[in-house]
Amino acid sequence: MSKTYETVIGLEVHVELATKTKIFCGCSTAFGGAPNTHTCPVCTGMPGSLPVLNKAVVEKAVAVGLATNCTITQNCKFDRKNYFYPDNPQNYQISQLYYPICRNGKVEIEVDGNKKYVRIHEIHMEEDAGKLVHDPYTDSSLVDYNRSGVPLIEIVSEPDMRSAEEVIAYLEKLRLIIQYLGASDCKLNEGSMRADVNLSVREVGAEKFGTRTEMKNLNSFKAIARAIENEKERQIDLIESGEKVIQETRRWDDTKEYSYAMRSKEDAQDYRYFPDPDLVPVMISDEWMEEIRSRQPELRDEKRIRYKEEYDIPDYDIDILTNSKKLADIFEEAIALGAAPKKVSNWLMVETMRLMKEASIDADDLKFSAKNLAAIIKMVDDKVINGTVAKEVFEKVFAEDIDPEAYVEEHGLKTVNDEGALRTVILDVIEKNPKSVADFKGGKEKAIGALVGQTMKAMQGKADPSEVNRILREELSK
Ligand SMILES: Nc1ncnc2c1ncn2[C@@H]1O[C@H](COP(=O)(O)OP(=O)(O)OP(=O)(O)O)[C@@H](O)[C@H]1O
Ligand SMILES: [Mg+2]
Ligand SMILES: [Mg+2]
Repeated sequence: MSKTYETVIGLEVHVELATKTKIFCGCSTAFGGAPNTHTCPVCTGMPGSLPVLNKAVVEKAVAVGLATNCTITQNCKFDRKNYFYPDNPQNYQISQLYYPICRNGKVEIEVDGNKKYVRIHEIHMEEDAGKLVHDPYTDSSLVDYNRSGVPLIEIVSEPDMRSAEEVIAYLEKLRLIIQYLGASDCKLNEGSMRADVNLSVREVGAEKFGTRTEMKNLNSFKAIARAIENEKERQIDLIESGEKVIQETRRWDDTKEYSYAMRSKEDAQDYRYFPDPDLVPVMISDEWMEEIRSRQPELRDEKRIRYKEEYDIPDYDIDILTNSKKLADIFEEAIALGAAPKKVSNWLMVETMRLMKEASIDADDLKFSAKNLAAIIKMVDDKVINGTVAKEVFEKVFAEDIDPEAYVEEHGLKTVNDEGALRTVILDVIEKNPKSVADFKGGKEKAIGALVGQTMKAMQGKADPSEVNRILREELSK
């Protein structure tokens, strides 16, 4: 009889914190500068240089810890993790082993209606390494230290997840919490959020965990799901054929859909961790912690409850709107500018989603301002433009965030509100379309649609369709 296996997964999630400067020096954290331009003696590990801790890093780490129900280590320290690699100019990484800043947290996830907690073992602060660029043409490797010293937090979960769905739900949860806090933009594809998947399998019912492997280079949720499936199968095959799973770090190749062994796993001892003598302990007073706590913004779960109470919109819409901080911000800002919640929600749920799909961009990458969306809604409310013109103008706002009022003015898109002029056009349409007129008069209610269409066309779209309808009926009943 074949055995059944359970997958056990724990994640190490690295998140780049959105601070202006690096963790231990004043260099910029901006992405994409010319190689080695955001560097100084500290982040290039020059002998004699001394690190100074960036306060904003501590505040952001504490904020994430509080939002994930962690206990904050009010007296925490930094340690050196020693290893040699060209992307690490000091030959050690400043990290936290003994006293990480946050411990014992948990977040709730939901998969197919089932809720459960994923416990967080710890969150620690550390510095990022530089970036190696391998050039196959010259067979050389170059190193860019711009990323060296960019602040990271590493969020280490307990091995509480049992499927790819739970892993993705957990990552989504973290992403939303951290984005709402403004602590990072958490983009897997740009590396501001990186998840290492630790996975083992065991027979269902077994008490002990199996040997884990750690997978790296997972740049999308899809890659994570594929890598988990693949690694689970690989480990089960090994066990079934009487072999052993080796504790090692593996690199996932998403195009080949295969992972290969990078190195056998080091133990903490191999890194010869020791307290960093260049940095003083970080003391987080009760007052400082309360100050950070009082600045915590409304998070997604709270937002969902409030939207439900305050706005008359479906749960489905609330889920989508709050699934991106960006979208929720636009929604709330447009309402604050006077637009009706239901109308704002409609524009976001229908037109915005359609255009996002067309341009294949995420909500986080939206460029238009709430102000310009609110202005379009107001113009429709005031009957300055009709719904069709509004959609056309919105496409421009979506793409370039143009000023819709100026655009409407410039392109002469205002609805003609001169009833006399409209009636003249309508009479002309009636005269030129005897068949539709006869159909309508003969009881074919639908025939009026053709006449409205003809009138709108003659007005170059710049009429209020409900007005056209009203006047048409009036004239046809004469
Ligand atoms: N048997 C197991 N099966 C699956 N996951 C496990 C198992 N044992 C531990 N884990 C998970 O592996 C991860 C270990 O991360 P941790 O940062 O503590 O150590 P590491 O990977 O050895 O260190 P490093 O930060 O140097 O990569 C945790 O998320 C933990 O939940
Ligand atoms: Mg690890
Ligand atoms: Mg780790």
